[in-house]
Amino acid sequence: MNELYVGSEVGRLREVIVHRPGTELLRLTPETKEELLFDDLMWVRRAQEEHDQFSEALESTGTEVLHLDVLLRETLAVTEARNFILDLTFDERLHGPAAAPVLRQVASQLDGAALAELVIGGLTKRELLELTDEPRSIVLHSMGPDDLVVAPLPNHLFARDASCWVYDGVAVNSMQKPARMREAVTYEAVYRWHPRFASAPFQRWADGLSDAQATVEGGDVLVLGNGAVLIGMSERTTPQGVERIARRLFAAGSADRVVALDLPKARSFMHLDTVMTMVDERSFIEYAGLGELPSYTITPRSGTGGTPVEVELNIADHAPGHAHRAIADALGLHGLRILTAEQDLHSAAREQWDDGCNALAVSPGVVITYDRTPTSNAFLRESGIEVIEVPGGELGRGRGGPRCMSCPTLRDPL
Ligand SMILES: NC(=[NH2+])NCCC[C@H](N)C(=O)O
Repeated sequence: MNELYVGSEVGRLREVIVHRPGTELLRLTPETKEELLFDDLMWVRRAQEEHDQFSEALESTGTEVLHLDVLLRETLAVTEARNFILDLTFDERLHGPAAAPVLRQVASQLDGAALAELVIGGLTKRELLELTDEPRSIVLHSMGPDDLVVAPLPNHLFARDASCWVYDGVAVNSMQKPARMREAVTYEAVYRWHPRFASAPFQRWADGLSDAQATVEGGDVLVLGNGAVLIGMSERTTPQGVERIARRLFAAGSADRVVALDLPKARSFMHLDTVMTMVDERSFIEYAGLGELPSYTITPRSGTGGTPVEVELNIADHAPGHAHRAIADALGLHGLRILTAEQDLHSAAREQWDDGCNALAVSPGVVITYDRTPTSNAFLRESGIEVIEVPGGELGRGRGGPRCMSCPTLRDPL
């Protein structure tokens, strides 16, 4: 079995987790899409075809593609994993004390495939009543037949966010938005009990189930290489989250520098990787409208160490405009190459919205992007970057591109 290690942002990609859109996306309606963090409804069959092409593009570069629903199904063969998932899916605070135990009991009878489908795709009252007689519960009685008893997880499509591998460990993330919180439960179960992960040695940077204010989402975390990590403080990732993950990384000796970038808090910039991604050892795509942002460099204070709580942080703050310098220093470079396509502001804003900045590097200088951002793609090619385009007409409606849709578990260092 391969060792689990993500040594950089752009080194040769070897293994990645993705999630092909399914039933969960059929639950989106004009009324629910906003709460579920989508800007439009998806034509799901077409989105699946697009996603298949994304997986094929990854495989054609020699990357092993793991599918989250398959991992979850296999994980559910383990009794402890099954109990963990059932305990955290059916909750009396959500379903009420009358219904919660009945729901749990009904779900516990399902085989792995059906339970994985329920966890990710959700369950309506109508579907529940195909499995059991209606239990006496005010919560269930007051629901309409097509109301969701178990909420779907449509943002599992964006496999980047709920967990992220950083060097020799993984953070299962505390998610900022209620619609995404249960995604952490899926990853927690997979990493704890799936045979592929359960027997492998790796560190844990966060367990995703307890951090409340200290949220971090993987779209904000760039594994720069050279022991450095770049983290965006965004709509989703808080300074508390950054400090906590830095302390853990330092305590394990897995990283020795975190650069934190203070982003505007806005939906269109929800994660760092929507405005900035790394494409080779020294080049970054950057959105024209990003502006000059404050940043911080965090290092461990010398002489401290041991357990994470004992590690003291050394924090240097940089004036706006010095972030590139701080990143170059972290990488041990004289400077960065910043790639910002020349285009008018309307076009730049449209292409950023359509994930033109969200490139997934498969090796240094080779990236996967959507086809719907032609100006950004042409500019990357002119800059000597090899661009593999995949269709994103439907997939892009949830505001995430190729980098967002991938969770690397194995990637070479620089
Ligand atoms: N890494 C990313 N940029 N992920 C994009 C996530 C999009 C998702 N609909 C959300 O709002 O949470």
